[in-house]
Amino acid sequence: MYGQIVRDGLVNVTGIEDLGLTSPVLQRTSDAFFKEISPFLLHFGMFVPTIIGQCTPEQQAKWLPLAMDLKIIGTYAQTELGHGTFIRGLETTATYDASTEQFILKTPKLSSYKWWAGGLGKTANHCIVLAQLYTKGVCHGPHPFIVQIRDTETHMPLPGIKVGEIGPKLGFNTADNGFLGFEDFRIPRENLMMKNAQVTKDGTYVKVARHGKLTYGTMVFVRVMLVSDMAYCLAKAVTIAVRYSAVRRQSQPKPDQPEPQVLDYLTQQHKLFICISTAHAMKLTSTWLWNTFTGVLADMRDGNTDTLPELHALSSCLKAISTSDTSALIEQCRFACGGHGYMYSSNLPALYSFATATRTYEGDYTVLLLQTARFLVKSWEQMDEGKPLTPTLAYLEQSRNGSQVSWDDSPEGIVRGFDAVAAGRIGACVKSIRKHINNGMDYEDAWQMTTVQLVGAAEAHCRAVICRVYRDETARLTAGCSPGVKAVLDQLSTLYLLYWALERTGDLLRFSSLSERDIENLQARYEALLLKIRPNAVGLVDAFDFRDEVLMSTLGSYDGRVYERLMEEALKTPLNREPVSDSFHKYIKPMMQGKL
Ligand SMILES: CCCCCCCCCCCCCC(=O)SCCNC(=O)CCNC(=O)[C@H](O)C(C)(C)COP(=O)(O)OP(=O)(O)OC[C@H]1O[C@@H](n2cnc3c(N)ncnc32)[C@H](O)[C@@H]1OP(=O)(O)O
Ligand SMILES: Cc1cc2nc3c(=O)[nH]c(=O)nc-3n(C[C@H](O)[C@H](O)[C@H](O)COP(=O)(O)OP(=O)(O)OC[C@H]3O[C@@H](n4cnc5c(N)ncnc54)[C@H](O)[C@@H]3O)c2cc1C
Repeated sequence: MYGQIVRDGLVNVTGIEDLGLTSPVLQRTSDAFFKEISPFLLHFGMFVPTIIGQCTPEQQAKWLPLAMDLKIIGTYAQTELGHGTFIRGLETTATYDASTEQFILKTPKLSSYKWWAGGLGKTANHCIVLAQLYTKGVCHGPHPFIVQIRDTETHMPLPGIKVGEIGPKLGFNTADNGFLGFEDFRIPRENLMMKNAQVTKDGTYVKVARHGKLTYGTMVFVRVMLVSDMAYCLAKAVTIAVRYSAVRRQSQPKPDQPEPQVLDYLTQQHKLFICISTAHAMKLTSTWLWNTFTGVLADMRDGNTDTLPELHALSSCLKAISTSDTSALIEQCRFACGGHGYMYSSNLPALYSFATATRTYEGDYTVLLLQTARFLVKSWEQMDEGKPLTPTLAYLEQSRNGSQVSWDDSPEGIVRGFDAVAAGRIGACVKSIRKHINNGMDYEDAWQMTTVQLVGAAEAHCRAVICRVYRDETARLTAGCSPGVKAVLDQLSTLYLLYWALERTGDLLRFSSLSERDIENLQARYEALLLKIRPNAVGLVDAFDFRDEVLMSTLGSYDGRVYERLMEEALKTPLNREPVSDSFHKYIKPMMQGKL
């Protein structure tokens, strides 16, 4: 299995390298090679971006050509057995020895071992290691080091290196995630990635970056990329589920009628059409986030880090919500396909196992939403002091006078309703924190006692951002479309708003003038819209334009020959090579004869 996946990975990488294809094509063609994950994912996904983001130009000149030409194969080893979220608590140390101008790497305890890095087990010969930097007896916190861990000729681990694979997981079982321990392992001073901080030959620590969190820059980049990845992953899953639902006929609602396509059931449309809308919503939001990200990078190149906090807050909540929504909706696609959705050959299990992992890696869901909440509460307090709000928080102003937003069920009105919910929930958090402090708690405890509400407020803020961006971008992009295309895409964006308004009626009743009658109207409009979308459902997923080789699904192939493909795959199963398994003769027959 590992050998096969490495072969496929190299064919994929070198083939595309030669063709000089860009990342969207890389993404689509990569999926034609693996159902799960390539052991080289971290090389291009984090090792190369970290060299670009954390190295000086001189260091880049040395390491980037080696990495891009695959002369070295890298990964990103930050998480340890004992710490993943709390980076400041990482235990691996890098202590500077001025007499030899080297750093000595140590993993002092078992819990200090690096754990999880993709490709680390058997594939990578280099890695980025996050370690607590000590020089002249002072700890300067976690810093990135580039470390060779295996001999590039023999691939043997270097002396002082303990490395291996961490074993089977829910998914990602071709990602070759590994563990790594250091026993007084020495690396040259120059292997500290010195864009944001340096150590001189005599061991003097020099802080370069104006912002203390630029070491975390690669994670922000990956979080931004993951939002787009999730749109792509969900689009594949709903293509499979909608195509299968168009082929599958089941039950007989009317005695004198043939079994209908399951796609004709309103409940099936309720399960699946939100998946089509969400794939579009996340794709448009990811493009908007990418443009925000590149804008902040440009500001930072000019020495201005003022927009970094908002980018961190946005990338955190959008990564959390996009991965959580995608995991839930891919599982919903699996449910919609009945038993055949549980077949590995449907590809829905692999898509689910990939998506659910993203909810955890690159920053756990809860932890990232609390990071966003920290920014929201700070913004509220700045608003109270009369300071200006950042663009994505302009809606907070409407909550200043405390008046309840009047409900209006137009698309723009629903977007304003979500703004009111976010403003109301942030305000409720601030009130809760202040109440606990007035009752004698210190700020940290008051914050902790409010964290359940804070996670909810961050989710509400993120939902409001997605709704607004999805609606605005749809309006902008369909301005030049034919009326037919515009109508269908407007239906999808309206469906997203109605779906989430119905999911959040409690909040809308609390923070707007929404009434029982309004809810009935929302429900009726939602159901009518499902029926309107039905005729275009297959066309909408065909428009995602996945080739069968990329979908790799017995249920989602373009020709709809589902039963033939399921049987073809079944007959390939090793157990079907012989009519009678040798276990019969070894175990079952003796058991039947009472000889066991
Ligand atoms: C081709 C490309 C493909 C791409 C796909 C590739 C897929 C690859 C597959 C991936 C496989 C998986 C690979 C992997 O999984 S790699 C490992 C991923 N690990 C994580 O994501 C760890 C998550 N933990 C953290 O990020 C930090 O520990 C957090 C943030 C939780 C706390 O941290 P810390 O305790 O140090 O900070 P603080 O909470 O005291 O806050 C202090 C201040 O700092 C600000 N702050 C915090 N963080 C940031 C930031 N990032 N930018 C800017 N600012 C930031 C913060 O707002 C606050 O500001 P203020 O409120 O004081 O003003
Ligand atoms: C498939 C996969 C691939 C990965 N690849 C890599 C890789 O290549 N490189 C790498 O370095 N890492 C990698 N990781 C590790 C990943 O980054 C961590 O698992 C992730 O950051 C979560 O940290 P943790 O596992 O320590 O969980 P923890 O942070 O221990 O989370 C456990 C629980 O504690 C809660 N919690 C933690 N802190 C707080 C808090 N402050 N407030 C409230 N609740 C809290 C969490 O919400 C969660 O419910 C990978 C993980 C997976 C699953």
